[in-house]
Amino acid sequence: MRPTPAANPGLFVSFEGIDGAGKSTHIAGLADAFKAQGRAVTLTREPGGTPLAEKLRGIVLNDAMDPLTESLLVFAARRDHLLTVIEPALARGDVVLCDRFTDATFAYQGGGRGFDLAVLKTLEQWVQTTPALQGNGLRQPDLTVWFDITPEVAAARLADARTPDRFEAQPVAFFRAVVEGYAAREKAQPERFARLNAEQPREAVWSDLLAHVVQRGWLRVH
Ligand SMILES: Nc1ncnc2c1ncn2[C@@H]1O[C@H](COP(=O)(O)OP(=O)(O)OP(=O)(O)O)[C@@H](O)[C@H]1O
Ligand SMILES: Cc1cn([C@H]2C[C@H](O)[C@@H](COP(=O)(O)O)O2)c(=O)[nH]c1=O
Repeated sequence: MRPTPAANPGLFVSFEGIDGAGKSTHIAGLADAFKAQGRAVTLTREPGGTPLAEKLRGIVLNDAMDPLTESLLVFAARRDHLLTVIEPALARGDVVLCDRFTDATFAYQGGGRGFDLAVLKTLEQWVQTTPALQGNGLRQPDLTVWFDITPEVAAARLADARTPDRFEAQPVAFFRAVVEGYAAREKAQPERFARLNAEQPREAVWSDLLAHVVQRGWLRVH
């Protein structure tokens, strides 16, 4: 028997930006806004989101490794996450809010680490081609919200906040290259990106974020 089609088409929104940009501050609020309008929400993150991917996250964030190993691990985590959490949620008609996705790999491994973008593109093709997308389509977010901020401002926000992991401990030059990596992804796929000025006060960032979602007809204004 065929599964009953979901009442709403699923929506896939990813949140990107360097460490300390303010993503986590707003994701839960957006989840509440969708739920208040009757949508089921799957809130998740990368690397992570499944028991296997969370184990890989612990390794990637803490153990020294070369950039190819790092890239393979984040894509392995992504494959498990995509097949067991994201695709089923989209098939149910959920709004999937994902704290980071593949743009982070292009920004951190490609930009920050200087790893080969052609290899990342091949891995992206392998990992994001899923049976749910008949044909050769790649699963990509419907919207990617990029919290754009300078490394200096982000670092000031994170100062003394927690023990830094392998990425948070990187110097400002690394994060400049990560920002360049995000900018290149936005330039290549502008229709998918909403770039926010994340240096504004929280309320202004929130209202810009809401405006992007409302403008697409995904949330109603009251
Ligand atoms: N607009 C803002 N202005 C000032 N401080 C902010 C703003 N948004 C968030 N912060 C603060 O900055 C810090 C980092 O925010 P948050 O944890 O949301 O960032 P993040 O992008 O999720 O970081 P990470 O990717 O490292 O987890 C927090 O202490 C948060 O309270
Ligand atoms: C998905 C992804 C993440 N990273 C890095 C970016 C961050 O420094 C950490 C995740 O920490 P957060 O507090 O949850 O933001 O992982 C990466 O290097 N490559 C990736 O693909």
